[in-house]
Amino acid sequence: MNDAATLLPEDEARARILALAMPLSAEWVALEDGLGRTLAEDVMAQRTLPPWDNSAMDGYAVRAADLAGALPVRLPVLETVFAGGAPRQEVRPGTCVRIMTGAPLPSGADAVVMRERVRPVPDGGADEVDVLEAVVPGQFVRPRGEDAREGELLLAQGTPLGIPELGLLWGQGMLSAPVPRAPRVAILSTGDELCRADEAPRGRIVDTNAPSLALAVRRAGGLPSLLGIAQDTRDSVAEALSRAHGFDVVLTSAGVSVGERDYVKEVLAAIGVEQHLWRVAIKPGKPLVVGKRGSTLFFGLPGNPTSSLVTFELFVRPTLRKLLGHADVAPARVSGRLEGKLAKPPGLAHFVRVVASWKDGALWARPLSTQTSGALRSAAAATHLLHFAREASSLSHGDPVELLPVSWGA
Ligand SMILES: Nc1nc2c(c(=O)[nH]1)N[C@H]1C(S)=C(S)[C@@H](COP(=O)(O)OP(=O)(O)OC[C@H]3O[C@@H](n4cnc5c(N)ncnc54)[C@H](O)[C@@H]3O)O[C@H]1N2
Ligand code: MOO
Repeated sequence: MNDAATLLPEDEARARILALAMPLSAEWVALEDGLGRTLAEDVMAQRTLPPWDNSAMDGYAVRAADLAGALPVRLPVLETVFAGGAPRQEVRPGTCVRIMTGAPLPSGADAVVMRERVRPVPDGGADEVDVLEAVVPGQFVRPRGEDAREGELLLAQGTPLGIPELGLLWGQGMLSAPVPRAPRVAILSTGDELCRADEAPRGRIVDTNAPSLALAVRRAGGLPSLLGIAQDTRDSVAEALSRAHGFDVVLTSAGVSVGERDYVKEVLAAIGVEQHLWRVAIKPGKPLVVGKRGSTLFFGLPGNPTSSLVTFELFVRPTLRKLLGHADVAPARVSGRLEGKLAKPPGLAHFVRVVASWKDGALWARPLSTQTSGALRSAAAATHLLHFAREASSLSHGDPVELLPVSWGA
């Protein structure tokens, strides 16, 4: 590829695109809808949690110092405290309290002995136990304020809301949280050869990119809207894009290469979109074009179905995640080893569709037999994209490789 030297490297292209995107304005969402969002503001704790020191085990609340000498130590049991109950007695030296997991620790006690480390004293009538094991102060005690302290920072702005984070917010009695709103994403297909899946083809092929990209957008946390199919004329593409108002991101597919009816770049320029990049040193996905008008980002994705999915993974998904307030947005990469051999000319980084599975202590990546960009079959079944570096030309069996998990799978 003689023009390869002028193409942008993949990481530089992503850095350039991400520099154009800032987290969107905040909205409040119910916590049950907050999974995968990020906090738009710091959240301070209103409640201390747990509210009191409490037991981490079913057992006996003791004074650790009582067990420092010869074992076993016989202790009278003053009472039993259950989770949801309250201790009435203080654990004085030489006594203990039977306690259940989650019950408040009685005053005087500083540790808990598991009930398995205690032997009941037979008969005698009195409630007594022989403690078989010493404990250190604090053992099996869950300290007050371990999860949250009133008036202190609970979760910082930008924190991604996973299930435990949402649990911490619910624990405060919160029902909703401020998060950057979800990006609105318009999707336009271009091409005279395209029809909708519910139309008679009459010599055309079905537009699979638009519904596929809509699913990818939704999975990435965006709100997709389909703008339909534009014909391969300047007017048709311009008319369709004129309907793309009020969106944070506009995705088009096809018409970005050097074909005689590839009008997308030209129309984007004509409607005032400033072009920030065109063509990246990758395969699939080389003809990607990215621009911005006002606060709206435009991605002209290549038409080949797999190229549009790969460019979505490498560039669009990270952008949507940044708009959603995530800091860590670059595609994840894990280490693996190549099963088989690969060769290519230097110049473009190849993202090879592979099936990776764990074997003998490593993630082994087996390239799929079809690697064309025009066929969706080449993306089906792939678990990862293997990054075959730009300047490399061969990889041998067992070579260490960098693998990007794909987010398009089942
Ligand atoms: N002379 C050159 N030709 C091409 C180059 C090049 O550098 N020099 N690059 C090739 C690469 S790489 C790609 S990728 C394609 C991308 O071209 P476009 O983005 O302009 O896309 P089209 O040519 O219009 O379509 C490509 C292919 O994809 C099918 N397609 C398009 N839209 C859809 C859709 N919505 N759903 C399903 N399939 C779709 C279309 O029918 C074509 O088969 O250009 C190479 N050419
Ligand atoms: O780069 Mo194109 O996206 O190979 O098919």
